This record gives sequence, C-alpha cells and structure tokens, in this order.
Amino acid sequence: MQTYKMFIDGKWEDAANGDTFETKNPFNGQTWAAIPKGGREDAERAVEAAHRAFTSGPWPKLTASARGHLLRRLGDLIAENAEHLATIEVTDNGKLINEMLFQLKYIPQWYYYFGGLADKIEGAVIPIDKADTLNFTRNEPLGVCVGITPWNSPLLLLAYKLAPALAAGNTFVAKPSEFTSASTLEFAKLVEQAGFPAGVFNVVTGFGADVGETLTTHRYVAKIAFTGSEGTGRKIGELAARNFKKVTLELGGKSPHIVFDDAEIDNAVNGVISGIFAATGQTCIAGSRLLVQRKIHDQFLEKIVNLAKTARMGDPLLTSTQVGPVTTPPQLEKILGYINIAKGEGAECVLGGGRPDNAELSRGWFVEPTIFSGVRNDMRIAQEEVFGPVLAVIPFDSDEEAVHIANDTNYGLAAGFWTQDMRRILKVSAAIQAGTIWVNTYRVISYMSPLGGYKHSGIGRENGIASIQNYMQTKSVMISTAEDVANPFIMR
Ligand SMILES: NC(=O)C1=CN([C@@H]2O[C@H](COP(=O)(O)OP(=O)(O)OC[C@H]3O[C@@H](n4cnc5c(N)ncnc54)[C@H](OP(=O)(O)O)[C@@H]3O)[C@@H](O)[C@H]2O)C=CC1
Ligand SMILES: CCCCCC/C=C/C(=O)O
Repeated sequence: MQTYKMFIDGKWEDAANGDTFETKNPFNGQTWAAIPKGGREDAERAVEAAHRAFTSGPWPKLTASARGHLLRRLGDLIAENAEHLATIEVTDNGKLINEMLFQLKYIPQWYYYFGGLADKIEGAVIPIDKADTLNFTRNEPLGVCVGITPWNSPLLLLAYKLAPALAAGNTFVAKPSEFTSASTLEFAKLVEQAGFPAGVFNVVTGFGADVGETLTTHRYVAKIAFTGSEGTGRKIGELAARNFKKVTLELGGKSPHIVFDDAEIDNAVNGVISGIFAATGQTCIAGSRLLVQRKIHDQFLEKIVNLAKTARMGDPLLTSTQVGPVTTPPQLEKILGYINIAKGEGAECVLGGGRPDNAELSRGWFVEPTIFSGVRNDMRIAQEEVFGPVLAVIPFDSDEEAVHIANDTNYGLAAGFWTQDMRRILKVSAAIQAGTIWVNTYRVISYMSPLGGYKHSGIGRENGIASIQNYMQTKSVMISTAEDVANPFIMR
C-alpha cells in the first residue's frame, strides 16, 4: 500500500483536513494506494501558490529560452522514467502495458516540441495607418491555468495542456481524476527534479465536485483546460463563462468508422477492431459506430466477430493481454447498462454482452468485447457515448447515406473510413463533421497535429503550433513618436 501527498507550492502536502481516499487496481479490485482527499482549502492554496509564482519570484523573470530548457529537461526525465510511470498508470486505470508504455515513451515529445516553441513566440510590428505611431503586439501568458484530466490517459492528456501552458509562461494547477491520481503525483516528482520554481506546477487531488469547482471558479484562474464527459464539460463551461475565463474542452465522441465496399478488407478488419477494443473502448476517439456498406456487410461482420472472439482478456501488465478491464466500477455499471439498453432497443448481440465467465477475471472490472448488429442510428446505443468495448454495426448503401449517418449525432470528435478511391477520400473527408479524420488507419495522434471536437465534442483544439495561442493573450502597444500632442478633444 502506497501513500501519496499532493504537490503544492513546491512542497509535498496532505489534505488540509488530513482525509485520504483509496485508489484501486481495476484488474483485481484491490486497494493499492492512498491519495490525499483535497478540498476547497487545498485547491485555493494551490491557486494562490500558482498566482504568486506567476506574478513574483524567478518564473516570470526567466527568459523564454530558459523555460524551453526546463521543459526539455522534464521531457528527458519522463523518458528516463517511462516504464515506472506506465506501470503506475496500468495499476490505476487497467489499460494495457503495451499501450501505456507507448504513450509514456511518446509523451516527452510534447515537452520537447512546446519547449522548442517557447522562444519562438513572436509579436508583430503593424504598419498602422496612423502617422508617427509605432504599433507592435506582444503575446503574453494568461496567468494561472487549470488542467482537469480524466482517467483514461492521465499523463498524455495532461501533456496536451501543461506543455503549451508552461511554454507560454503560465503557471499551472492540475486536478487528476479521483480514479487515477497517482501517476500525476509521480509526474510532479519529475517536475520538481527538473528544477521548475515552486508554485509553477501544482497538483491537487480530490473529487470533482469540490476541488474541480473551486479551481473552475477561483478569481485568480484565467483558463481551464478540460478533458472528460460532455456533462462535466458543460458545467465547467457554464461556470467559466460567468467570469469570462477561457476554456478548452475536449469532450465525448460517438465516432463513425466507415468501411466502403472497395476497402482492403483485412486492414479494415484490424483497424475496426483496434478502433473499438484497444483501450477497452475507453477513449473519446473510439470508433464505436461501425458503418458497413451493405454489399460486404455480412462478410465483414463475420470477420470482425471471429477476430474479436480471439481477444485475450487478462492482466493488463502482461504484454500478451489484448483486452484489459474497464477502469472504474461506475464505468462497468454504465457499460453493462448500455448493453441492456441495446438489447431492449432490438439490436442483435452477436458477440459478448456481459462480464466474462472466468474466476480470475471476476475479481476485476471486465466486460467482454461486445458487438451489436442490426443497429439503427437513432438507437441510444448509436447516439450516446458508452466508453467501453461495445461496437454498434449499421449497414448503409451509398456514400451519401454513410455521410448522413456519420453526421447524424451530436458529437464530432473523430471519424475513420476505409476505401481505395481517392475521389471518395477527398469528398468524404470534407463532408464528415469531425475534428479528426483517419483514412485507412485509425487512432493516430501526434503532438504536431491539432485535435478537438466539432459540435458537442468540445471547444478549441489541443496540440500543434497554434494550440499555444490557447495559453496566451495579445496586447497591442502603440507608441507615439510625434513631437507635439495637439487637439485634446478629438480621437486620434
Ligand atoms: N473525453 C474523454 O476523454 C473522456 C470522457 N469520459 C466520459 O465521461 C463519462 C464519465 O466519466 P467521469 O470520470 O465521470 O468523467 P468526468 O467528466 O466527470 O471527469 C473528468 C474529470 O473532471 C472532474 N470533474 C468532475 N466533476 C467536476 C466538476 N463539477 N468541476 C470540475 N471538475 C469536475 C473529474 O474529477 P473526479 O474524478 O474527482 O470526479 C475528473 O478529473 C465516461 O463514461 C465517458 O463517457 C470520461 C473520461 C474521459
Ligand atoms: C481526436 C481526439 C484525440 C484524443 C486523444 C486522446 C486519447 C486518449 C486515449 O485514447 O486514451
């Protein structure tokens, strides 16, 4: 049993009231760590520390190059500790070690990339149409930024927010999900080791309702970057709007994954299976609605069922495991609930549909890879985010119908399709309303490429050069070079 402390103002702290909560391993349901149950007071302390660090002390005096150097040093430390961090993530969220090792080895790139960008943030000199006036712009940091992250990929989704925020000169308070706080606290040790000044990065652990809301409403907080559910995103957006705080929201998805009849079928089968069953379906970009052209529908369905049947469920720390548990007991209940809803709606369960009948797996929070065929796009199983290993299969006839079904959802985070026809690739990728489109591949992400949602899937884009603008504001400076300032009562 491991005991953690929070990281506030460069110090390792218990919650003000001394409370802790347990964090459990989804593979066996066992408690493995105690996390401080921070509350309002702790959240306020963290924001105040971040505010002090932003306004005084060494951080605002650092050159942009020095900030970049610190970020690159942090990237190196993450790389050196990738295996340890990946193991903590797996113990906390049950994702496969293969996936988390890949993530942890890739995450340093965010700190290198945005570290490299820190000293390339330039203003402009604008030739305004005013005589004797020099006009230039400065891109300035916002102040205290808050990152509220979910349990599916805690350190990756933190990197999306923290790396550009620090590169731009802000300070930061992180609030990880109550279900997966340990990795962010382990990560804070590396921030300390990298030599960031006290208060520049803080972690408050605890529950969304009190810690999260305090962070969202505190008057010193300038910006909230959130990844999570649509419902919590809406709450955060509403609270932030009342005080004109800036937000980036990366919310849910019901991503269409389309297979046209000219697709390379074996590649498409592999892409579709990994699109929904990798990460046990617990990813906002899961390809959870499979649209298959009618001509190949039955053959394709048979192939994916046969492949999904072979998935090895088990200990996510074993590299041979292909499907791990779901992360939380509420999530398990939610997924089983949706499976019942789909059955009640008349969809045909052609694979899985419950918890595995296996003594070892029954200790953990496992759901069988599940496939429903005969789904209509107006069913709840096709419209609502399940966030689990549940695939809804819908037939279609024409390209127009595929695009119509793909877009007939409130979400618009991602989409994928498989075809060999270049004209179709260009037309369909333009017609689908989603922030990321994959063609003949799925779930590829890069620190260099913007991602985010259309419609209810969110506001703003993370990653890519432009995302650093989410953490800056522009000031326009006008300097008169005129010798006389005349005519006091007119606008200049
Ligand atoms: N887009 C994505 O990547 C994700 C989407 N989801 C979707 O959300 C569903 C539910 O998962 P859940 O964990 O409840 O997701 P939430 O959106 O509730 O949680 C995400 C983060 O927000 C925090 N939070 C919760 N309430 C508030 C609040 N009022 N103010 C500020 N922060 C808050 C949570 O803290 P705490 O953990 O303490 O509640 C957590 O850190 C999933 O089934 C899935 O559909 C979930 C995870 C990721
Ligand atoms: C297009 C949105 C991409 C979100 C990437 C984050 C994914 C995390 C995960 O799959 O765990």
